[in-house]
Parts: sequence; structure tokens; C-alpha cells
Amino acid sequence: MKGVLLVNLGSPDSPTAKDVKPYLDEFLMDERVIDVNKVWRNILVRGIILQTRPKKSAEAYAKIWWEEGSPLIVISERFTEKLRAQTNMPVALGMRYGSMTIKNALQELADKGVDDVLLVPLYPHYAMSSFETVVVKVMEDQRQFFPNMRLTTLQAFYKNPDYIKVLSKLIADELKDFEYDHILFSYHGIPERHIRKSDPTGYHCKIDGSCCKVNSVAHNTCYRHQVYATTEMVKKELGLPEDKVSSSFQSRLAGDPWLKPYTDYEFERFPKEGKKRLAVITPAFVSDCLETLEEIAMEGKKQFLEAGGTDYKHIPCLNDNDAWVGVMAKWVNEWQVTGALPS
Ligand SMILES: C=CC1=C(C)c2cc3[nH]c(cc4nc(cc5[nH]c(cc1n2)c(C)c5CCC(=O)O)C(CCC(=O)O)=C4C)c(C)c3C=C
Ligand SMILES: [Fe+2]
Ligand SMILES: [Fe+2]
Repeated sequence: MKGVLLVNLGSPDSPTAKDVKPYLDEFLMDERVIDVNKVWRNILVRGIILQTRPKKSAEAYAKIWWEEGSPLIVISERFTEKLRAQTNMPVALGMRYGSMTIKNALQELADKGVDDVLLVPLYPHYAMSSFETVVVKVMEDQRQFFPNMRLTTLQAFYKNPDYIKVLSKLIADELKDFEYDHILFSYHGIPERHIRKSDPTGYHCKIDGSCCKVNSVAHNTCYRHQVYATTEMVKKELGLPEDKVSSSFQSRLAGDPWLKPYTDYEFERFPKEGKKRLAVITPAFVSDCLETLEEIAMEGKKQFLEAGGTDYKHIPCLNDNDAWVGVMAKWVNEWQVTGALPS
């Protein structure tokens, strides 16, 4: 029998340093997130980052935490519930990190008789630290615990026309009552090194702005190309003026160079250039989370207004938007009936 496994990133069990620490430990000890050798990763993560970050992160989580729990988890659960109502297959939800494990989600499917699984990483774009680590972990757990299960993966849907349409519609609806000077597409950043590492040609990605526009097989795994493609397609779909739209990258850790421009630098720059009314959309995330609700909706707003901006609007993620659930239902139901996946 066929079934669907949705996987998102995950959250700590509560917004306390005690629960944030083991969550960050699992997250940052992932070799696809902090991609240095094991000894150095151990020193960096356990000897340095985890000494101070859990307390700081817990304070940030406390600002956005809901009565029902972490927004990312609660929203993913709502999405899953709505999807279940639109398919006649079992649908399970797992998280890459934290206590809602992928193994438990696979077990839930196996208990319902599922032996043919469509894995849906809940990321529109491919990055080794998001999409790839989910696929690798699901494959490991499947091989180890469910050897008779078949796995198929829905590829990153960053340029799928159905996805672009629902994202564009959401943006248009949110902007109906907001007069803006500029719309910023702020994507989660990654270290530049990850772009080079994920380039199968070994030479295409130069991160100079030009490579992402020249056709290449590298784009299948190039996060930078994919996020710029999403921005371009939404811009086209909505007929947005070229000079009123740009992309940037948020949430970097100290140390390496990460993809530029940095979102927080843009918040400082825009008011000085007369862009005082700003709308921000965060399409790297399908559900609102710490990085959108705290970093963008709260801290970003503060920074922009202090830099001289006058109006600021954070556009929510697709979350459990009915049209978005409908698109996912269309994709998974088509796979169930024909075995075909969207391109
Ligand atoms: C959109 C996809 C994501 C990519 C790519 C990604 C890369 C990446 N992230 C970190 C470090 C952290 N990210 C944190 C939170 C976080 N990251 C994503 C998504 C991507 N990360 C989400 C959805 C969230 C929010 C989770 C939630 O519970 O709401 C955090 C934890 C919070 C904090 O302490 O700031 C860290 C740390 C790295 C290093 C990285 C690529 C190398
Ligand atoms: Fe992250
Ligand atoms: Fe590129």
C-alpha cells in the first residue's frame, strides 16, 4: 500500500535551555550542517557553540512559542491533518531533529500496512543542510528498520508552476492593503562552501551571480540558483517591477562567508536609499518558525524601523493555506494513481 511521509526540520520540546541544548546538539552535529571533520565539529559545537547558544536560542523560542507548542511543529501538524482529509492514503509527519523522529513516522506508516512511501521533504529548495540530510536520514532508517519498504522522493519544488501560483497568490493577497517601496525575498542562508560542495560538475558554481543564470546540471542541487529562480518566477507571475524586488539571506552563523547579501544589512541599507515601506517574504520555509517569527517579524522589523524605515510587513509562510494543501494533495494523489511526480 502507498503512503506519504512529510518531513520538516523539527524544534526543541520546549523553549528552555535544557530542551534546546540536546536539540541543537543533534542539529549542529549533523555532518551536512556543520560540515567539518568530526573532531573539529565536536570542538566547535560542543566546546564552543553549545556553551552559550542554548540560553540565547531558548529566549528567542520563548518569544514565539504558542500554547500548543512550537509554531513549526503545530503548523506542520495542521498541514498534515488537512492533507489527510484530501487523500485516501496514510500520511505521517516526522522531523529531522528532535523527538518527533523519522523512525516513528515510518513505523506509523508501516503499522497501517504501507510498504511504498513517497517522501516529501518540506523544503522548496535543495540544500545539503536541509533537503539532502532529510533524504539521507530517511534512507538510513528505511534500510535499517524497514528493509522491505520502497522509497520515492518528491524533488525540490522551487519552480513548480502550482507552487509558484499559490505562493504568488498569497503574496498578492497580503499586499492588497500594504503600499510598499520594496519587497524583499529573504531566504535562509548557507555557507558559500556548501554551494561548491553540492556542485556535481566541480566547477560550475562560482557564486559570482553569473553561474546561476547559465544552464547547468549543477542547478539541480544549487540552493543559490533555486532561490533566485523562485524570486524571478514570482516576480513574473505577479508582474512586479524589477527595481522593487530583491533577494537576500538570513540566519547566518559566525565564521565562514555565507551567501550574500545578508538580510540584516539590507534592513539597514533600504531606508537610506528611500525604501522606507518594506514587505518581507520568507519562501525558504513552508511553515513559520523561529527564523521567520522572531528573526524577521520581530527583530527584523525593529532593525528596519530603527534604521529609518516607516512601514514593515512580514508576509507569513504558506503554512496550512488551503490552496497550498490542495497543491500538495494534487501531487501526492497523482503519484498514488499514476506513479508520476510533478516536475
Ligand atoms: C530552509 C532551510 C534551512 C536551511 C538550508 C538551514 C541551514 C542551516 N541552519 C543552521 C543553523 C540553525 N538553524 C536554526 C533554525 C532553523 N533553520 C531552519 C531551516 C533551515 N536551516 C528552520 C526552519 C529553523 C527553525 C526551527 C524552529 O524550531 O522553528 C537554528 C536554531 C535556532 C538558533 O539557535 O538560531 C540553528 C542553529 C545552519 C548552520 C545551516 C547551514 C549550514
Ligand atoms: Fe537553519
Ligand atoms: Fe550558481
